[in-house]
Amino acid sequence: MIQNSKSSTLRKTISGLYRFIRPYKGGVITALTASVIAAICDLAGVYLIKQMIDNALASETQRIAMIVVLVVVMVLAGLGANYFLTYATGRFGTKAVGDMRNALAARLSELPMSDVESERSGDLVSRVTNDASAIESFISERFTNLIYSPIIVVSALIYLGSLNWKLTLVSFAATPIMMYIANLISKPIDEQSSNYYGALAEANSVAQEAIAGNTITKAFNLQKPMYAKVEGFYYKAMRNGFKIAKQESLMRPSVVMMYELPVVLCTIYGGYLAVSGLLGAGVLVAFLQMLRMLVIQTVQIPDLVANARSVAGAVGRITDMLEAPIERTDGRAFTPVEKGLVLVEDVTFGYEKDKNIISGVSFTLTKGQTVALVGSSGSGKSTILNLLLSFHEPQKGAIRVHGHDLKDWNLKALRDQFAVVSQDTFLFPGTIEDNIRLGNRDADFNQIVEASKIAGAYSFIQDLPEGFQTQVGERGTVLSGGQKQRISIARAALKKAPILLLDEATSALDTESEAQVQQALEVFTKDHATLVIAHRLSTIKMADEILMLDQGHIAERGTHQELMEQDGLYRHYYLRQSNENLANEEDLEHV
Ligand SMILES: Nc1ncnc2c1ncn2[C@@H]1O[C@H](COP(=O)(O)OP(=O)(O)OP(=O)(O)O)[C@@H](O)[C@H]1O
Repeated sequence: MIQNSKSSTLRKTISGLYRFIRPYKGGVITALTASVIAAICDLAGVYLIKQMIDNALASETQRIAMIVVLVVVMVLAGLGANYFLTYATGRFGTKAVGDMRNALAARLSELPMSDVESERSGDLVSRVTNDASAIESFISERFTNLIYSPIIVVSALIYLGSLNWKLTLVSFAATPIMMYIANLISKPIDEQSSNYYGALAEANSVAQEAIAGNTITKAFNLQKPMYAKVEGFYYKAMRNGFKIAKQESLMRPSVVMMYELPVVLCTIYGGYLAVSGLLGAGVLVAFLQMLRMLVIQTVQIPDLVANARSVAGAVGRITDMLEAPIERTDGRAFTPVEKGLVLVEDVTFGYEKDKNIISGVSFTLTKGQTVALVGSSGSGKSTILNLLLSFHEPQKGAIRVHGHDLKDWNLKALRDQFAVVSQDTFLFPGTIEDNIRLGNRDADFNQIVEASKIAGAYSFIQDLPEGFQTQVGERGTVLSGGQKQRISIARAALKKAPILLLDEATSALDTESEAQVQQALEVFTKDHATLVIAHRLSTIKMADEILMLDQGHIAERGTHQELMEQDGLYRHYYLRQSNENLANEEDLEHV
């Protein structure tokens, strides 16, 4: 189970960040050193201005020349330090967050299926994208503040106090007013921005669904209501956006006032002291300059704290995912056997406690034999396949592959024993050749061609202008459902695993292509132990054993012939399908 921290402790945040920053110590040290140099240069600049004014008033021309040189040196050193600081934080931030994203993606592929199924995919993706981006911007934009700001604040306070403690106290008089105004203004903005992002996220997800369901939207003429729904959410987001803009326009003069108030107070009181001869011009100018530097750093603190809080949340969510338990990696790879490749012994399973989806199921898969699972939708056919692949563990009974309990198998070695063609014919971005090669990454091109012939895919691939090099996947050539299915079958054929799992493998094919693929599969399944799920019963008539499932238990079992001789569920099911097909054919004849 993946935790979902709303907040994170300081320790967890620091250790979560440290883990990824540690390899880039050089970059961190460069950034920290550059921060210190930049702070020293800025502080020295103010001190030198005071020296310059004092010496100018005393007509010390030679010393002034030396100070000018020092000012130039400080400006150049400050520029250099800022260059290294920006470069180093940008570089190690990008690298550390890149590593973080890779680690998250790797972890995602290692999580148990039950965890992935129970999470919202949007939430998992958001940890890899939004949370990681928030950390990346914090490192590149805020890392400086961690060392630069404290140096400036502490040094400025000491320097201001040493210049004139009374004037320093006057500047502090503005602090409570500043804090009060900051709090007053930022509160509604915090609330409105969380409303704004919430509404925007809702609007985006509705828009995403509308794009994904474009065909249905058009076919049902739902454009208007769909568009109205999307528009409604965007209007809601926009209204919150307006409120933020209004609040920000109020905030701007207040922020300027926050910056200026201490300076204005000190200018008035400092001017009075200077006119009274109690304060030198150099001291007054240096004081006001240093005060401005101090204020710039302190007004950033609330923002920095808010930013650090949200980054701590992001680090927490990422750490939760990185620390979520992964699928077990123990167990052994056993030697394949010829007979009884798979034994399912009295297996009972439910996704939730006390709600069995599969009850007391037993069967055997042997090389060269095909077992078919038949049953109405939701009767548990795919669940049995998932149990064989050890995506879930049975609560009762046992499953043995090559004579060994799945619990004793290493999961990777176990899954190497299976070639799967699932209901969802998913093609990855890349060429057709790449997609077939996923079955066996060491295969040469001839083997890929061979596999495509077994799957009945060779001729349509040859007809494509770029043949096996055709790009497929989301942005590639659009293939038909049947073509995609044949590529999935070719991928499974290339794997040459001893056990074949076909989950509605020919469901997307028309009758003619289905017959072709069926013929190919018959040759292909001869060397395999095959478990097939089919809705179209015509495709499994030749199976060695048919298991008729009813609400998770085997209601009937036998060959097609045997089951047809009983007046049971299968016969009923078969005749209903045949009658439907017949009715469809008659309808076609009347057209
Ligand atoms: N990950 C899951 N978590 C909880 N329940 C699930 C999960 N997967 C499937 N189920 C439930 O288990 C039952 C059996 O589902 P399964 O997919 O095995 O049926 P099926 O016979 O393959 O159906 P179909 O022919 O429609 O594909 C259904 O009630 C389904 O809602």
